[in-house]
Amino acid sequence: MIIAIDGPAASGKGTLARRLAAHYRLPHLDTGLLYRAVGAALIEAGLPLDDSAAAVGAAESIDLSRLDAAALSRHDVGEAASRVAAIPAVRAALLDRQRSFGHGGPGAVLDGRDIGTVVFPNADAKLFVTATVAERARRRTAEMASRGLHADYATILADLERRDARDSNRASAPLRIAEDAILLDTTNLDADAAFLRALDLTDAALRL
Ligand SMILES: Nc1ncnc2c1ncn2[C@@H]1O[C@H](COP(=O)(O)OP(=O)(O)O)[C@@H](O)[C@H]1O
Ligand SMILES: Nc1ccn([C@@H]2O[C@H](COP(=O)(O)OP(=O)(O)O)[C@@H](O)[C@H]2O)c(=O)n1
Repeated sequence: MIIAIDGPAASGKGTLARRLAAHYRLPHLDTGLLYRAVGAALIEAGLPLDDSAAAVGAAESIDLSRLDAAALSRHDVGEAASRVAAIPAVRAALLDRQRSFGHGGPGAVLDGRDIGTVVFPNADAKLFVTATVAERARRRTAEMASRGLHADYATILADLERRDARDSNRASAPLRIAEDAILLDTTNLDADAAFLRALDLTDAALRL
């Protein structure tokens, strides 16, 4: 059983994917971490983010079991991830890894930008999670502040808008809603209400 959760930055897709995975007792993969790991590797090596050969090398050497979500959550790493994610060869290098994760065992919940459109076009349930960019920027600002990180709302809003535009306009696997995905706008839903709504929608899609 594959559940695909896509959506723009800071829409709450990771939070929902984690909770749905716990509910259905499935493993969860935050595919954004793969692109973040590639971006972080290039930053660490002091390489330009358009160095395709280095980015593909970093993608091929990712160890899924050793992804450090906390370290990769840095704001500049999100920006770097979006840059390397526009390189088709990087996406190709990560595709099989994501598919293997989903195909092993009982299935999986995966969240990202192209899970329902490219990685698992035949997923059993597909959600596309959104919220207004103002609300998403509010959430990301609060998240960073709660971790004691510097967080300026206006900067984060501008960064999210730029990243969404890049992710939506790239040629390779752009961010878009799959034809058969269910849209879930969480602007006016708190995390618990969003989860209950998502559960109803996925139960219905899975005919549970
Ligand atoms: N429905 C919601 N209402 C308010 N805050 C939320 C909601 N869903 C998630 N959050 C919070 O917003 C931030 C971004 O959520 P996250 O799941 O990391 O988004 P994404 O995976 O889409 O980037 C986190 O701090 C999370 O706790
Ligand atoms: N399936 C995916 C997941 C992420 N990404 C890229 O990776 C970046 C970081 O993704 P993320 O999900 O960690 O970002 P947030 O929504 O958590 O801010 C995105 O801006 C995309 O450019 C992608 O292209 N395809």
